Amino acid sequence: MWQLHSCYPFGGLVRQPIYVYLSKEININVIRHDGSNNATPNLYKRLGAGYESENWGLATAQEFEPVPRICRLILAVYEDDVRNPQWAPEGGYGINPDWVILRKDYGDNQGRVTPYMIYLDHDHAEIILAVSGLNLAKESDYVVLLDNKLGQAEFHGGYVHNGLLKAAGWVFDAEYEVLRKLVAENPTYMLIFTGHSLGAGVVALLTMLAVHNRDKLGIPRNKIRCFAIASPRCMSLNLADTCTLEEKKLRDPRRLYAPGRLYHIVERKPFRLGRFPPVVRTAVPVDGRFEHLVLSCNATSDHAIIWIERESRRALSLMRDRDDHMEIPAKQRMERHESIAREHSEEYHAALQRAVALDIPQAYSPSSYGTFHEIDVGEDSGRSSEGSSFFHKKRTQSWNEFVGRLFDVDDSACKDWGFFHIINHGISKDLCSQIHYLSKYLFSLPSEAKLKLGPFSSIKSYTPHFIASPFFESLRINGPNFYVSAKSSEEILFDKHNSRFSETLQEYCSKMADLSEKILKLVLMSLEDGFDTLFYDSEFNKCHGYLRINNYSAPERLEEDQVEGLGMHTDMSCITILYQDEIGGLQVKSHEGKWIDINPSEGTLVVNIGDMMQAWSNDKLRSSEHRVVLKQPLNRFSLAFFWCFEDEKVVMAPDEVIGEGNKRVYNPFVCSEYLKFRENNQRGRFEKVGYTVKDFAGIRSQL
Ligand SMILES: O=C(O)CCC(=O)C(=O)O
Ligand SMILES: [Fe+2]
Repeated sequence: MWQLHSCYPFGGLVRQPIYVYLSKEININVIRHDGSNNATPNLYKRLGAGYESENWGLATAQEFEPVPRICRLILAVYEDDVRNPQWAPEGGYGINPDWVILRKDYGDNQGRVTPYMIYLDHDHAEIILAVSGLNLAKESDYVVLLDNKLGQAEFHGGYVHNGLLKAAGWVFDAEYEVLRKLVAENPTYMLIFTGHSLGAGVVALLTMLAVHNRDKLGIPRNKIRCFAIASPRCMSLNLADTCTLEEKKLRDPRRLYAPGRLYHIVERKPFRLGRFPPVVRTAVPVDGRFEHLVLSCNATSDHAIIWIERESRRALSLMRDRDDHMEIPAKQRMERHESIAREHSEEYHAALQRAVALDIPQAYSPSSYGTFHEIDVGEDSGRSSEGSSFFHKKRTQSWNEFVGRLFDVDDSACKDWGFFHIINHGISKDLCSQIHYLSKYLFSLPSEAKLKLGPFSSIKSYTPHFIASPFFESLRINGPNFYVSAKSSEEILFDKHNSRFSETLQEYCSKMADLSEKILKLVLMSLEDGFDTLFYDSEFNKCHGYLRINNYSAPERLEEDQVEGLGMHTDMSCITILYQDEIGGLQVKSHEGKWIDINPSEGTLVVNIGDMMQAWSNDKLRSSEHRVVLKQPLNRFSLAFFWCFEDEKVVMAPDEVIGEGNKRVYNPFVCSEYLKFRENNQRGRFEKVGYTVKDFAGIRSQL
């Protein structure tokens, strides 16, 4: 029932090891590694993560940069007066006392939660709420930590630690108004929740509360982040998405885990005396959901924040040295980042496979969050400025800066053509090839099998030949839970359970969803600086995606020199992201009515503007007519990911978008009404042209 832990004191104020009893469900994650500490071996085994990080990828300096400074901020919470510090680590806290907004101690918090501080970091454009760790001398802290039974507290479809949730709720209620004011005054700043030990558990749940109550804070989801340093297990797997899996217990959905991407600070050389240079290993969560939200930093030989601060600082400086050495040849640097991205993706895949293999209940919740390796690849690609006039002037905020580096887009592409290419998008060739391979098998099944998903079935995910064209068939995977959608088709199609299909599609679609959000913001920026911040959250935050896997069978005879594989149409989406294989055949119609080839190019995705953006932008963006022609007797394959408004969305161009002196050219309309209009018109069905958004809601066409 109880487990003896060896822990260093919390907050780093007492330097001798002491022992503390913790319940099984709320283990503080003290994950030892490399044999550098010989205490409590059973604990590590039981946690199932003791030696796991050996195979994890190396963290990059860029992603790990905030950890040491954030640790210092947590340490500062222990100071009664930061102007006269008593416990400052080497080099000080690195904070400006004038930027401390408030500090609440045990008295202020009535023992409901450990002391915390709100700090406005103008240097890093961050609003930070930092919660200190468990104080061994405070009974009230134990009350918080021990207040949990298996399955006691449910939260948004999962389970969380009851005492920590209550503590998080207390902080949220006490501070959301302060935070909202800070957010309103500093709209470009990130909102960061951080804490150590018990405080890490509190902030992990506080982050979830903040995300679910964004309206109270007035902040978009992607501006909220959490660093949970040495977090206790505080949420069930479907919420936590940890890779530290306790395999035997995975089947119990009530069991709690430490959330998010994990960083282990590892001392490299085992069984030696003295300290060795630390390295940081990292692992992505199973689902990727919390990757932008919760980081979990597990120190390996010691739980104390003072140790984590020091070792993370040392590790960061080593990483930077390593990067500097590698900086000279840009190619090598890129390769290194690519290999890190690959390692991360392999490890992500392995974690996903493990979760699926073990059939974890609810392990496949929708994922619209991104992954770090995509950021890594993009950020260091060096493609940011040259040749892209679009982004030169627009890098005002750090987020914009990051997305700006991801893509090579020209705004005239959106406005004049409605089509553009993106590179550097983080979708690996390997992932597309896997889907291609699995799809080949799927489409090679006999028609009777595929028609079990056809227009007359209950699921209706398969469009057979002769509906859009004699050569075209497709399978649709719906969001937001792509895994479930793919699985329901897969279960009908394949006799044997084949989770690889759904897994791979889930991975692709969640990456696509993430990419769509980023691209949409870029498209808004292309309309005008600041439109992304002004409109994304209010207008586009309920967008959802679906994937269509398109298979074009090879025409047997090419009577003319080409046949139409998919007729001329516009997409009904806001934007579409298209992967096409090497066969070619996609064409877009120019203003002059000429068909222009959009040739495939390896590593490139095609993005096109859909009808909804054309209407929403009052024709500033163009939803171009396009089609697919088959010029060779070869099979063709493509993946079209459509990012769409929610059905009930009223599509109406904002006045700022229309611009002074310009006329509104569309009547406001409800999204689902337009979809119905297209569905119900024979010529508009399956996205054939004829009845477009102009015919439906265009003001001029009604005159
Ligand atoms: O297959 C292609 O390249 C294009 C497909 C497309 O336009 C669509 O699915 O809407
Ligand atoms: Fe299309």
